[in-house]
Amino acid sequence: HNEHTHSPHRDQMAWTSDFHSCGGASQSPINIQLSETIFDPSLRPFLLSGFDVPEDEKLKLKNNGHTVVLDLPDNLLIHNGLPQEYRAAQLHFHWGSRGAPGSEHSVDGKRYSGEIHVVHYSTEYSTIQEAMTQPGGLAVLGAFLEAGSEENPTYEHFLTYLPQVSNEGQDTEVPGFNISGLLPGRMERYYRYNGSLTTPPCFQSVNWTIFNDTIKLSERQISMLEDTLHRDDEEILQLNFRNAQHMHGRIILANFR
Ligand SMILES: NS(=O)(=O)c1c(F)c(F)c(SCCc2ccc(C(=O)O)cc2)c(F)c1NC1CCCCCCC1
Ligand SMILES: [Zn+2]
Repeated sequence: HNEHTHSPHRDQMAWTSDFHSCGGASQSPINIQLSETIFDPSLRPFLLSGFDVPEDEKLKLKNNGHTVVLDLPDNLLIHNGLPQEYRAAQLHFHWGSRGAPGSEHSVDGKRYSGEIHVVHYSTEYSTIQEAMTQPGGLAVLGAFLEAGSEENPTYEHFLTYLPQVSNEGQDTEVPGFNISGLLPGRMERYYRYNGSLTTPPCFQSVNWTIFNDTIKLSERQISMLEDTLHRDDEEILQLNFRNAQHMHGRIILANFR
């Protein structure tokens, strides 16, 4: 084995395994205890730009063995709801199994069926690798998925491609669509707290936003997410959420009463 061989995967593993913050005091996810939230009217609604991706632009959808990730173009920006401008990098999901909910965050102990995370990094950095090691370097928009009576047409845009990425390491291309349609209809009301990535290296660099309004999918669409993806060992990929972490004195803001 030529010792000069550069193995990005090896470096990636070294980078994530040698140093992590998973035992820190600002970890995510958390249980949002409503009685403990503090009203902060200065938290303004978000301004999204570039989220309506034209369908001739192809987005990579990948099963990485932990979740399903949709890579995003580099022109999706958010500001206003955040102290600075952030650029979207990717979105992914956390879900449960048939009959067991799988959101990462919970509200007064209630876990929802699933949760979407749209991961952004501050535009003061040129890469997410650089931003994720800095306080406030990342901003993740989180929203809960729950079963409703209607099909969600925007979710259909990528759920129909899940069978093409049913095994770990598989990826496929999805025609662009309006990414903001994957978030709740109303985005004015949200919770805000400082936390971390919910997977190693668990860097404590995430400005978290959890929307009050939920996203409604049909039972069939929730089941698509729960029953389609597998890991390398042929095990079904389900219940991919981290447990709620201690607050260690952190406060949760809410921009509504
Ligand atoms: N909730 S979260 O945002 O912390 C999160 C998770 F909980 C996640 F579980 C994940 S996936 C696990 C990390 C991973 C593994 C393999 C590969 C690959 O082979 O391409 C990529 C990533 C995952 F990707 C993310 N988000 C990533 C965190 C990993 C490093 C920074 C990249 C963007 C955000
Ligand atoms: Zn996540």
